[in-house]
Amino acid sequence: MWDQFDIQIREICSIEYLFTSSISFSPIRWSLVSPYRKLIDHMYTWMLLHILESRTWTCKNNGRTQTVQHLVSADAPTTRSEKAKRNKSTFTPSYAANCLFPKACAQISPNFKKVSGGPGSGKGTQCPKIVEHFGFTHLCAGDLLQAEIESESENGLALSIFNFYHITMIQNFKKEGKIVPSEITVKLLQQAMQQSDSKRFIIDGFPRNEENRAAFENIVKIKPEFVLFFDCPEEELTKRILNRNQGRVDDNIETIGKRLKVYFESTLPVINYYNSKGKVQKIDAQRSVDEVFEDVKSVFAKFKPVAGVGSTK
Ligand SMILES: Nc1ncnc2c1ncn2[C@@H]1O[C@H](COP(=O)(O)OP(=O)(O)OP(=O)(O)O)[C@@H](O)[C@H]1O
Ligand SMILES: O=c1ccn([C@@H]2O[C@H](COP(=O)(O)O)[C@@H](O)[C@H]2O)c(=O)[nH]1
Repeated sequence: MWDQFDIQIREICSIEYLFTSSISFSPIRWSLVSPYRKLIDHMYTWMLLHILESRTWTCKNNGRTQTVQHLVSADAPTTRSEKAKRNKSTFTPSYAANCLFPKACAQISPNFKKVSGGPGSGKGTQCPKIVEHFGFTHLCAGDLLQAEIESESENGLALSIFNFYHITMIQNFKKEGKIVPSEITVKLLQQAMQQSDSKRFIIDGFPRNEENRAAFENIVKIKPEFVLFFDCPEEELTKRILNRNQGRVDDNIETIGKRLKVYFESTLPVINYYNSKGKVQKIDAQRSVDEVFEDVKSVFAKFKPVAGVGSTK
C-alpha cells in the first residue's frame, strides 16, 4: 500500500543521515558548529520541509490511489500546544518525517458555499448570522491568516527562522493589501476543514484571485455550491472600512486603496468566473444589515437550521 511512500521516506531519512553524520562523526567539526546547532537545526528543518512540500505524494485512501500535495503541512501540528512543542525542540527533521501520515487523504465532501465581496462589504457581519440561522461552519480566510500570525508570534524567543520568515511574509502581504500566496491560505483552510466535524462550510473572503481558486480546487478538490456576492459601491466600502475602528493594520486610507485595486483587478474576475457557471447569488449590500440579511436568508432558505456548529469570528 505504501510502496511509493516508503521510498520517499527512505530518501528523506538518508538525507538526514548524511547531514547528521557529517557533523557528529568529526569532533573537530562538531566543536566548531555546536554553538550554532540550533540555527543549523532550523535551517535543516526548513530545507527538509521545503523538499517535502515541493513534492507530490501518492497514497491510498479506501482503496483509491490519490495524489496529495503538502502532505506534511496538512498533518502538521496545528493546536497552540502542539505548535509550542514544535517550536521549542521537537520540530526536528525526524519529527517532520513522523508527520507523514495519510490524514491528508481523508475525504471531505462538505456542503459548502463561498461569500465574496469587496473589503468592507459586510461579509464578516453577515456570516455569523448565517451560522446562527443555518448552521454552517464559518471559515474566514483573513481571520485564519491573522490567527496564524498570532499563534506563531506567541512563541516569542523560541520562534524559528522558518516561522519568523513565514509570519513576517503574511504580515507584509496584509499591510500591503496583497494576496498571500495560495499555498498558505489553502493549507490553512484545508486544515480547518479537516479538523472540523462539520461538513457544511461557509468560506468567507476567499478565493481572492484566479490562482487561489485553482489551488483550492486542485488541492481540496471541492467546488462551492454557490457564491454569495455582496455588491457594494467603492465609496461605501471605503467609508465603512475607515469607520470600522478595530485596530487592523490594513484599515487606513493608503492600504484601502491598494486592497480595492486588488479587489477590482483580481477578485472580481473570479466572481465573474463563478457567474459564468451560474453560481453567483448577488446581493445589494448597500442597505442596512437587517435588510441585507433578509436577502441572504432567502438565498439560504432551502437549508434547514442545524445546531452546534461555530464561526471563526
Ligand atoms: N449593511 C451595513 N451597513 C452599514 N455598515 C455595515 C453594514 N455591514 C457591515 N457594516 C460595517 O462595515 C464595516 C465592515 O464590515 P465587515 O467587517 O463585515 O466587512 P468585511 O466584508 O468582512 O470586510 P473585510 O473583507 O475587510 O474583512 C464594519 O464596521 C461593519 O460594522
Ligand atoms: O484569502 C485571503 C484572505 C485574506 N488575505 C489577506 O488578508 C487581508 C485581510 O483580509 P480580509 O478578508 O479583508 O479580512 C487581505 O487584504 C489580504 O492581504 C489574503 O491574502 N487571502
